[in-house]
Amino acid sequence: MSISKKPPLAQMTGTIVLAGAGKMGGALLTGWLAQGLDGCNVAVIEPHPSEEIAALTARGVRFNSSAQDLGAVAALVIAVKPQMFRDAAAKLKSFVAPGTLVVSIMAGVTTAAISKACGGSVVRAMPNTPAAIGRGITVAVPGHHVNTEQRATADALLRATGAVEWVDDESLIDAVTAVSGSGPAYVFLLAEELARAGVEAGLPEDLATKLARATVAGSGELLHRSELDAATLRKNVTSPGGTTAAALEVLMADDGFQPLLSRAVAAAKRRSQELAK
Ligand SMILES: NC(=O)C1=CN([C@@H]2O[C@H](COP(=O)(O)OP(=O)(O)OC[C@H]3O[C@@H](n4cnc5c(N)ncnc54)[C@H](O)[C@@H]3O)[C@@H](O)[C@H]2O)C=CC1
Ligand SMILES: O=C(O)[C@@H]1CCC=N1
Repeated sequence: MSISKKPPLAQMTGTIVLAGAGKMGGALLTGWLAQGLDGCNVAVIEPHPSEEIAALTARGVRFNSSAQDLGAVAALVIAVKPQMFRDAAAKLKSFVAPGTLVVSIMAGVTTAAISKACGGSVVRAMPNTPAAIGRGITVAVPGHHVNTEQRATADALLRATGAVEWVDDESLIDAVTAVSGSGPAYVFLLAEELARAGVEAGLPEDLATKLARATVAGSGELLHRSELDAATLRKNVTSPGGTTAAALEVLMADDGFQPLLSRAVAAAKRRSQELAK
């Protein structure tokens, strides 16, 4: 058997239909093209494309085609807001034949609901915004009737924006959404609040903002590159009886960061479960 060196997306035949090319759909599309997917193999359904996305017509990407205009559909990728899905589904199901792969990144919309509204073999996935720089992490779960080949196609589409983990239990996706899907917002809030606290501590605003941004970004990069776990990296900053220990005593108090983050993650998980109703 000959082994092709081409990445899987560069070998893909059939059209990938992307519904919704906003922040996340746009990140996926950019990742696919960077991984060698031919723009002629992509059809975008998007009522309000950004200038950057609309400019991809130059790479062969088609916009707002009807199902009749397209040849065989290899996959439908749904990246509209969950609240938009009901309206969008009427059109989207025209792209789906029995056995067509459907990949959804919508928060809180179950494989069963997607399958009922659009048909097809559904993979549900939860990416996050670092996808925009190829550093996302996505957790995916196959719904019923997803075969090995479809799972491999979904994996290649999602992996274009970073790492992919697969789970078999769909109920885990609500907690995944609360941890990694929404997680970047918690980290950005940390950068905002660290800057604000720096100003309160007497720093000029522009310096505090620069320090907070560089600290969050540098620490994230250190965590990414290091073989040490987060707790060890934290301990490496903390000299006994020093300044960090004084701060951590506040952050790790019984009413500190830990119960607050537990409550935040629980609230996000609950909201994901509510969106499914
Ligand atoms: N933003 C995030 O951090 C993450 C978002 N998600 C999920 O990704 C999905 C998209 O979220 P964002 O990209 O943040 O939203 P967004 O608002 O940036 O993008 C949604 C896009 O869908 C388009 N749209 C609206 N109605 C449509 C229709 N009928 N057909 C086709 N396109 C239509 C809108 O014009 C918009 O460009 C949501 O379901 C969200 O739950 C998942 C993981 C992370
Ligand atoms: O806030 C949301 O609902 C979406 C899902 C995860 C991140 N953003």
